[in-house]
Amino acid sequence: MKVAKFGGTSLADAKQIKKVTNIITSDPERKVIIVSAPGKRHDNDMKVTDLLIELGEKRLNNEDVQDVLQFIVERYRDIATELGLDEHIVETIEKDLRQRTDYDPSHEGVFMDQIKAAGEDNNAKLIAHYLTHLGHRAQYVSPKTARLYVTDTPGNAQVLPETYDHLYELRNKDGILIIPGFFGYSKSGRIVTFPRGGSDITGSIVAAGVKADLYENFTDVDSVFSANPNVVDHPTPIKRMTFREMRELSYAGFGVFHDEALIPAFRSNIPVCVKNTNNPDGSGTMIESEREYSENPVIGIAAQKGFATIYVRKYLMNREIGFGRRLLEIIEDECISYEHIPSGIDDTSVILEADQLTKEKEETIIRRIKEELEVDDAHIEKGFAMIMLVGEGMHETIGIAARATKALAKENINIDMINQGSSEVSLSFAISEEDADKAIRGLYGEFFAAKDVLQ
Ligand SMILES: Nc1ncnc2c1ncn2[C@@H]1O[C@H](COP(=O)(O)OP(=O)(O)O)[C@@H](O)[C@H]1O
Ligand SMILES: N[C@@H](CC(=O)OP(=O)(O)O)C(=O)O
Repeated sequence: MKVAKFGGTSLADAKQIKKVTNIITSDPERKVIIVSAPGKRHDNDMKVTDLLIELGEKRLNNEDVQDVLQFIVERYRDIATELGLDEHIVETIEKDLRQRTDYDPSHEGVFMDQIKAAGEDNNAKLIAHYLTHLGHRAQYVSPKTARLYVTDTPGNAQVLPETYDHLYELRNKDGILIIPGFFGYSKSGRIVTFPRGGSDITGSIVAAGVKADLYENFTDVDSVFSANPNVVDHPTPIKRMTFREMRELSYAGFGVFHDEALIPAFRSNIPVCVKNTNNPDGSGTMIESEREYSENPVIGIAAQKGFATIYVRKYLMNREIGFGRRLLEIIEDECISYEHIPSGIDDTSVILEADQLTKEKEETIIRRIKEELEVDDAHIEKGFAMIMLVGEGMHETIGIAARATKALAKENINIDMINQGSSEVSLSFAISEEDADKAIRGLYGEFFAAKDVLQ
């Protein structure tokens, strides 16, 4: 049995949905299907999830919601009409959206999760309806019925362990099962969404739960490439990669697959295949536990912008017992997570995602570090990008760091920090945000210029 997830680009309009249903019905093994909300039809378009966020925010600000609500209904109406479905399904969707808009807005996060989940939920109902309309045995399955239980943490759901046993029972259900991605239910019966892009996570959880033979992730590119195709022209396609490599690369900026989506499949040892809805016969990229890596120590280069560092300097910091703990406690008190902590003898930098910082949080953190830790200097710098080189073979290959720094120097790029993960499957650099694309192209030229397909 296969679990197949179709992303927003694969479901953006009726034409795409027809391709998707052809893919589903062309293989009887594709029994459990996870769908996203309709995504962008072209570069200047908006994803339904973004429209829903606009709707929710308007309601929270007591602004008129009718226009945006109607706009969303029209997106579904266009799809339904072109698929030859009757008005009834559109009325059902409109009623659902109105009910969600009327939901108690007193808890912002809980309210927004109700709204955001509408994109996937209604799309799943529509697609199940279309498959039935075509004469196939198919049914919509709510994450509530499937008992896909998650933590009660709005916008940041984590799956609860008992969910996997519940999902196994899906195997007994009849026909093709269409499950909305991106959200689960808390034990108290509330909708809770995963982070953005989280339908990939649903797919992986469901694949692990039903013990699928394969988790297929359908998107709009032929494969995962060794660098972002929007930055490098025709980057090398990756045929095979490991879970660890994909997790590191997704975390570091490969938008094609959510970094949190690897773990459920990895733990259950279910291979993942990234494929193109527009070219389903292509081989795509296989993600598995192991790969042969002797020829290609580096498999990919990713970049992520939007980092800040909290820089702290104190003479004899290295001798002060508990300094690191107290520093991190101050950051924890502001509910901020960090990514890396490169350190010297008398100084340390805490690297974190800048969008977690508000002006008040910044002031509190710096004031407390100065007062409580009696440091010589503490300040925050923003505008960093993290560049990551990833590859299973890197730990066995001498000279990767030297080649990377030389390539960056050739592009005249200043390196603010170097970090080699202890797993040695990755090597990362902090550089200025405006140099990120140049750095990717420089590193790509160094490590991939002569290669065709990576496996
Ligand atoms: N290294 C990469 N390999 C492939 N695609 C990438 C990479 N980095 C970024 N992307 C982008 O990811 C996009 C697919 O992800 P996404 O838009 O989330 O798709 P979906 O709507 O199917 O969930 C591609 O169109 C591509 O522009
Ligand atoms: N629709 C949600 C969840 C998701 O995974 O979407 P997509 O498959 O289009 O990345 C989002 O936009 O975040």
